[in-house]
Amino acid sequence: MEKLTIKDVDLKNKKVIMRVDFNVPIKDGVITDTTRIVEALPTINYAVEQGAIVILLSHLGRPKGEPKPELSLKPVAEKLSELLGKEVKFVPYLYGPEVEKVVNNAKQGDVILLENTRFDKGETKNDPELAKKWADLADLHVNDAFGTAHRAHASNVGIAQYIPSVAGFLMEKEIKFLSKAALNPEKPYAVVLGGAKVSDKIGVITNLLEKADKILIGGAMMFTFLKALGKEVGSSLVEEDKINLARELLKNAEEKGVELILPVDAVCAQKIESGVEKKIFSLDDGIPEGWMGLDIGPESIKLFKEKLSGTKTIAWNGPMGVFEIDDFSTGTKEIAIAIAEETSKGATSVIGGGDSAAAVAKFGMKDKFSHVSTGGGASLEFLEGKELPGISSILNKKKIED
Ligand SMILES: Nc1ncnc2c1ncn2[C@@H]1O[C@H](COP(=O)(O)OP(=O)(O)O)[C@@H](O)[C@H]1O
Ligand SMILES: O=C(OP(=O)(O)O)[C@H](O)COP(=O)(O)O
Ligand SMILES: [Mg+2]
Repeated sequence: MEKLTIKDVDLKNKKVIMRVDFNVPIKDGVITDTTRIVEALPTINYAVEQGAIVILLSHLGRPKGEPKPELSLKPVAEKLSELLGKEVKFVPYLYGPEVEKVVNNAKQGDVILLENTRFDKGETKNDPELAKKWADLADLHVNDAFGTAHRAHASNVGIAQYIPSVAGFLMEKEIKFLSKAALNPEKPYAVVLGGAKVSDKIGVITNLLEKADKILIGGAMMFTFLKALGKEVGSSLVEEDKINLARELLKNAEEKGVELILPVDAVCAQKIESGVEKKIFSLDDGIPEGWMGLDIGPESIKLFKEKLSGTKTIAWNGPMGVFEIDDFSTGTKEIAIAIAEETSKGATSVIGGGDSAAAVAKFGMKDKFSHVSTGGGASLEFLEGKELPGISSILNKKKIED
């Protein structure tokens, strides 16, 4: 890899500010999937063993620059402490005297976690003053937050203006695998998209139309496309300002001979709750008012399985439905099974995303794919061929020789 990594630097007695992506799913204060924490352990452990003082930074959810108690990283500090088998000092601030006191009193091998970086408005604006406050705490920046690499924020990108930034082991592993997958995807190449971050992710399709042979769309993403085709979608999640883009993408796909495959039926309910009445509606006929699509239906599962059969590369981001509730998890599970089957027949598969990774972990299928990436938006943009700001900001190997 052309990037400098934590292995290339001396850590003994150094203060290291490490950006990780601990944006884990939390329900009622309980972490429901620890994948992103577990994946960061090798880098944290290595820094500890080398005698560094480790100051961890992460965002959690989208608090929009305001402190929100339900998005505090405190439960993450507790879980991390348990997984590391050592104390993690949680400081409920981002900078200031409390933080300085803890950092100045820390000893070699101590691990500190600061509060949610997005509690400060400067984080997502990549505010240089905020970045400098963090940089001033440390000698070195370690970037292990691959899941955040598509964002140019103060804690991953801004900070690298002031102190050297090197990659952690997770960042290195993700770049190595995805570079291989992105450079030369064996064909037929299918991309499966779903999830809830529609306006964030619909844009990747433009570039993927140049690379993929098939794009299958489920999750909340499907309803913006169905709306673009003039279908009734009831109260399903639709991004109104992306309907025109969806229409354009459908047209472009046809012109380029790329198959853009939409579900034909959906499992619907009137509330996003376990145990409520469910109905399956044909999407050609439409979803009635008051009902929302929360999973792809049985005919869609059959269709998607047919389309995935015989493909040689599969990239998947975004659950097919609200998999967190068992009533709406069948679509996601069946697509996971289909991709696992193609993988066992020799296809290369990449499953990406905090929630998609949580889904395959929930199904006990983590080891059935070529690679499970901790980044959803990040892995998609990488595979799309974009340069990610959170990777560009890491020093290149040759820089240190200059
Ligand atoms: N039809 C749907 N309506 C509402 N939410 C959905 C639907 N399908 C999937 N989701 C939600 O999408 C979320 C994950 O989206 P996203 O963050 O984009 O995926 P990832 O983390 O894998 O990149 C899940 O919490 C899931 O419940
Ligand atoms: O969870 C994340 O991305 P993902 O849902 O695409 O996997 C990352 O932590 C980025 O979060 P953001 O999309 O709020 O910037
Ligand atoms: Mg997510």
